[in-house]
Formats: sequence, structure tokens, C-alpha cells
Amino acid sequence: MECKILDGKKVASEVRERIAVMVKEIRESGKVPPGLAVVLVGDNPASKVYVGQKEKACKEVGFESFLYHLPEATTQEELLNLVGQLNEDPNVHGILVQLPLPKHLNETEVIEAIRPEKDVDGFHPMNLGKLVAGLPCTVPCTPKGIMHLLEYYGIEIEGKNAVVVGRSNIVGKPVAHLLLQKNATVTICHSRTRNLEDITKEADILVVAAGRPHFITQHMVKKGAVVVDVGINRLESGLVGDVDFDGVRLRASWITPVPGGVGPMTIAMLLENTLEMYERFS
Ligand SMILES: Nc1nc(=O)c2c([nH]1)NC[C@@H]1CN(c3ccc(C(=O)N[C@@H](CCC(=O)O)C(=O)O)cc3)C=[N+]21
Repeated sequence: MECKILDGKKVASEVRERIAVMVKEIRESGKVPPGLAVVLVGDNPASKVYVGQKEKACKEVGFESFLYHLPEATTQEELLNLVGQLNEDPNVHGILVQLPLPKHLNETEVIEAIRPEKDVDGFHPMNLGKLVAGLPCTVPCTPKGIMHLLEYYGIEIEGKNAVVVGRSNIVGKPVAHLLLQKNATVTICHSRTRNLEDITKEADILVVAAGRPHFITQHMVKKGAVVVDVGINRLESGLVGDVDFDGVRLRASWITPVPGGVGPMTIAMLLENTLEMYERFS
């Protein structure tokens, strides 16, 4: 059986086109356009690349983007002041503070300072709590993008064994809850999990956000599984995921490539979340 590609690049571009049409109508009616504020502290080269991508995506669909690039030496108080100011800014509908922050800053406190109604990442505890409770909330971009991709390709979730490798607050935990809401039987694995391959081999749907290149190999995957690779690892040989794509594609029925899988969906969902917040706000 041939393994098929979950083409995040293609699906993301369709989402972006749809958003661009809606923003065009908003602008033509003379209303204030949706605005996203991106806060970057310091000069982490990877973060600068991501932030550049986000700005470009905003411009392409017609959003306003407000970039705040603060020096590495920014204090917690200065950052909290900026967040407070953006919370009050009527032209800003979504606020994204690029993570990770420099080590001297308290990430949790910064995220909690963002008004939940403007928390475009869905990282605020209020949004995470609502997600777990199954209430309407802002869903974090990467988990939302994964669910969108599975839905687009008609992947059935109900009753399936879903295994999530990774338990971060931004990917592992929220995606596990979204799969649970769709009636999958969900297992979360992490660095202390014993006999990982015994668990991953039972997965009908395997979501990998482990942060280790080529972590999931062919012998860890069930025949016919759907494999979603959230990993972004920059090696000298180029960008690779957490899944050994060439091996695993020999067993899987569907797989996301890296690049061109989950990454572009994350950006598309960031735009979708911004538009949703705009519509709720105005
Ligand atoms: N507050 C916050 N929100 C985030 O959403 C956030 C963050 N902080 N910190 C860093 C991570 C990482 N992240 C990615 C987004 C898009 C791609 C993406 O588009 N990747 C392309 C490849 C792009 C390339 O070549 O680097 C792809 O997979 O095809 C990757 C990674 C968002 N993050």
C-alpha cells in the first residue's frame, strides 16, 4: 500500500486564500483590519526567522502586523508594560509573544499578562483550561493545524488509538485533548515512558512532538498508521522532523513531511485565530 502525504503546504495555502478574501471584504467596507502584534525579545536566529515568516503571512492576507523587537536586556517589567499597552490597543486583536524568551524573563507571568481574548496562541491558562473542559476557546495553532489537516484528508478519529509523543503545554497536551474530544483513545508518552515502541506500535494515529531528530523509526510504527511529525530540527543536512520519514513511509498509510507538513499549518492557524479574535471583538 502506497503511503500518502498530508500536504500541509497545500492545505495551509487554501486557508490563507480564504482568509485573504474575507480581509479584502473587511477593508473594502472601510472597517479597521485585523491586527496581530508580535513581540520578539533578543536575537535568537531561529526566532527571527519564525517572526519574519509570521509578518509575511500577515501582510499576504491583508492583516496589519505590529512587530515589537525588544533588546535581549529587556526587563520583566518592561515586557509586562508592553503587553499591558497591547491589551488596551484597539488596533491589536491578537498578541503573540515569541517563545522561548531569554532565560532571565518569566514566561509564565508574561503569558498570564496577555488578555485571554487577545491570546492568539491559546497559551493562557484560561484558554488551556477551557480547552480541557471542552468549552469554546482559542485553540493553540499547532494542535489546531494538526486537527485541520486530519479533517481535510478525511482521517477518521473516533475509536482509534491515538498516541502523542511529547507532553508540552503548547503541542502535546492540547493535541491529546483535541483527539480525545473526537473520541480517540489517547495515550501520552514522554521522556520517562518505558518501552515506548510497544506503545507507538499500537497507534492508529501517531503524533510526534519529541524534539529529537529521527526519533521515530520504521519498527516503532504500526502498518497503516497515520503519522504526524511536529518536529523541526535544523541539522547540517537540512531541516528534518522527529520521524525517520524515508523508513516510516514504508509502513504508514499517511504521513506529514518536514518541511511542508505541520509548520505551514501552524502559520495558517495563527491567521485564522487572529481573524476569529477580530470577529469576536468588533
Ligand atoms: N509564541 C509562539 N508561538 C508559536 O507558534 C511559536 C513560538 N512561539 N515559538 C517557536 C515555535 C515554532 N513555530 C513554527 C511555525 C512555523 C514553522 C514552519 O512554517 N515551518 C516550515 C519550515 C520553515 C523553515 O524552513 O524553517 C515547514 O515546516 O515547512 C515552524 C515552526 C511556531 N512557534
